[in-house]
Amino acid sequence: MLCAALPEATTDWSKWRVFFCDERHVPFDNPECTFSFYKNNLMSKVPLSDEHIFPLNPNVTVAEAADLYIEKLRSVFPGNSLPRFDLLVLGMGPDGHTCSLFPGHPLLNETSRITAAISDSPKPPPCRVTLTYPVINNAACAVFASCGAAKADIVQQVLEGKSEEPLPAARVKPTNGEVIWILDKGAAAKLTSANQKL
Ligand SMILES: O=C(O)[C@H](O)[C@@H](O)[C@H](O)[C@H](O)COP(=O)(O)O
Repeated sequence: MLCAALPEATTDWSKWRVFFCDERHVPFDNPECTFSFYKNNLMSKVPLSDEHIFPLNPNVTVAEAADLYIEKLRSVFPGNSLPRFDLLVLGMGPDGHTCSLFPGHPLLNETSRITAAISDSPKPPPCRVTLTYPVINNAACAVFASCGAAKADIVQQVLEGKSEEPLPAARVKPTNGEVIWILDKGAAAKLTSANQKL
């Protein structure tokens, strides 16, 4: 979707800096590599230079890759304060995960790091690096896009559920920003009629 829409955008691409909210710790030639997907499908269509997109280093351990990703973030967001992204483009899995933050995983409570490694992701591949909630919830805007009836139950739980243990996607609540959900009819089908009109 992004690869089709972004080339049509009227924007000053020299101002863009693109990071990955999460990335799989796999070689660049692995089809699961998100960076390579965007390199092949977007960067050929827009004037986004290599210096403005920040891949994960797949040639070190996943823990080292998470540390090196902090350095990359700090090259754009210097100092010690939390990075503040203008925009996070997020997906949500059928279990309510977002980024590589999975239900019940200890990383949901990570507050001391701005990136974290995970090596036991319930969704393969197991090794990934993810932004953590302090950064996610410091963004100016987080946009979720979910499509299809298969997402209807989890969308309803995340947006209308009252659980004391909110699902990972429900914990995305920027303290000084907004969350926008883009849903098709299928994904929105189980929301109350009031929310369907939003
Ligand atoms: O963790 C991964 O490996 C997935 O990429 C995942 O995070 C994805 O974003 C969601 O499962 C939603 O994906 P869809 O919106 O395409 O269902």
